[in-house]
Amino acid sequence: MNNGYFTLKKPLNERPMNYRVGCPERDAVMEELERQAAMTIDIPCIIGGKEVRTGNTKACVEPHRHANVLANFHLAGKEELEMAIEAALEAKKTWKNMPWEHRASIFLKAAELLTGPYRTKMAAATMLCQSKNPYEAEIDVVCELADFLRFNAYFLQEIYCTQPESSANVWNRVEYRPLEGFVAAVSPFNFTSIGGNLPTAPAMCGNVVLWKPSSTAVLSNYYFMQILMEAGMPAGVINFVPCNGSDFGKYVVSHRCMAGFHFTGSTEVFQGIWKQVGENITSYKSYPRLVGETGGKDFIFAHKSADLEALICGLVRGAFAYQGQKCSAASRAYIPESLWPAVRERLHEELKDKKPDDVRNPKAFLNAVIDKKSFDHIKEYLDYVKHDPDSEIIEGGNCDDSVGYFVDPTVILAKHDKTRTMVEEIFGPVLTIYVYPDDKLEEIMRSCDKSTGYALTGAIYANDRLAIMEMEKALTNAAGNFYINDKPTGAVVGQQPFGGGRGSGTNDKAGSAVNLYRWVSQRVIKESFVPDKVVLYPHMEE
Ligand SMILES: NC(=O)c1ccc[n+]([C@@H]2O[C@H](COP(=O)([O-])OP(=O)(O)OC[C@H]3O[C@@H](n4cnc5c(N)ncnc54)[C@H](O)[C@@H]3O)[C@@H](O)[C@H]2O)c1
Ligand SMILES: N[C@@H](CCC=O)C(=O)O
Repeated sequence: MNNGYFTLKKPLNERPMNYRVGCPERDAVMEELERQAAMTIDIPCIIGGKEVRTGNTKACVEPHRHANVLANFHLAGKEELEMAIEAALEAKKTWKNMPWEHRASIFLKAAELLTGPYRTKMAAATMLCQSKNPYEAEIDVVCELADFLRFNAYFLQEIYCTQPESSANVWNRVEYRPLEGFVAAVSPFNFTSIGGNLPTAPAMCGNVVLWKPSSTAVLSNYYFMQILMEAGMPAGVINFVPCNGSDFGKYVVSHRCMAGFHFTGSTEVFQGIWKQVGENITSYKSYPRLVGETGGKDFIFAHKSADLEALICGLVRGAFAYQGQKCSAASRAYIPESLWPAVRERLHEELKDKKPDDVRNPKAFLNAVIDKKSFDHIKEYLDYVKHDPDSEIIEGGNCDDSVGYFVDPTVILAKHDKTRTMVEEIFGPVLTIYVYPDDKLEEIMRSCDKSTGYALTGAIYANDRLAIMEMEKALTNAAGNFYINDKPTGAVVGQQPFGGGRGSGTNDKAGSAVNLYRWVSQRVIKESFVPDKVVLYPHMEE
């Protein structure tokens, strides 16, 4: 029984701690790193609120020290995935009827647990498991994840309040029902916040979820699942099922009750899922809502009027923060000839001492790439470029996986604007630069727009206002998140809703009402207070 109308205030973004020398959070996280690194925990699946162990395990290691096993996690198979679907559908019966303020309270409490008592634990787990420096971990698992939880609760309230007009004698209402069935959430390795957001956004709307975390982010994702349970999330609302992608495809995606698929990861995997859903389309109860944020080939485009230092900062942080493993990372840049000598020199100064290292070294700007598969993939590009007559490595180019999966920050100079590394997503610390004649701005912008199938993020650097105007227009469809005199990474929930178009995704803007609308199905209810009783139209009456 709901005896009141409850409102939430618009939240503020969680402020990151800075981990400067001497700050208590710095010492605390370093201590917590050692504590977690010394353990090897056992991670079960969590199905219907119960721990389920299959005995079919995989290891979770530190990417920068891959000999150290942080956890062994149990993989769900056919039986467990079917159990999870049943548990979810059972939980749905009470969850969908829980008043929204109670549902929201669970996620708001989780945000407080995350930013309060579990802040250090979550930051350390993300640092170790996904190889992030303290600042990158803080803005990910603490700030962005708490922002997702708090802002989504606020946006959901706004959605529920959005009601149609009613004329005299009529009351029109819109009910925002959860989808019929369950939602499948499949998350990537690179952001614990995305791992947390993919299942919680639909769950907050009254849906039940099967959450498949990435196998290289299971540790931090599992700790977040524990926070959700401590916050009071009822059993079966979110089921934590690490498993092989192919099993998830076979037993979950093709299930008749899959009502939605919330994905972040590569374009290739999302397109495979979309195909599978298409082939299966006649067997679903409803058309599954497909929401996917995927790959990118994000650009920085400098105009001759650009501020040199701002541009250098954008290039270095945009391309190399978190080893270039942000879907938003700058991986191609267009620099005018007139600026190139100065850019070349400053880039060298910035990069000459930036070597990737263990997360225990707080001075390391970069850490390791996520795993052997990713290391080999990046190395294959570096080997290719070394023999490509149209490319020249001007910074970095080396890598070493003997202790950790380390790749030096690498800058490639391309002789033309469509070399392989100018157009393909690499997902590592590799930036390719094409130097264009100043008077070919329009032509090169057309190429920037058309040369890849992606449209996720992009940044322009210019001080000339007319140039800014023209560049913004010419690149209208080249990015879903477009930055002027700022790096193309680092979107903040509530400030820059995130997502791209073309091959980069469905652009349903994570951390916004647009995304939440995908997880509700509207029922419009019209009630006539004094109903019509006359069949004939007025003009037909005598
Ligand atoms: N646009 C965005 O918001 C965004 C954010 C983060 C990452 N990304 C993209 O993600 C990619 C890197 O992340 P990743 O390596 O984790 O991506 P990935 O596509 O390899 O994996 C993503 C998830 O899909 C699962 N998966 C793999 N094959 C599957 C299958 N056949 N069926 C079902 N699930 C399957 C993985 O296990 C993982 O959980 C990059 O392309 C990056 O651009 C995009
Ligand atoms: N939202 C993040 C990117 C997420 C993808 O990896 C950013 O804006 O940098």
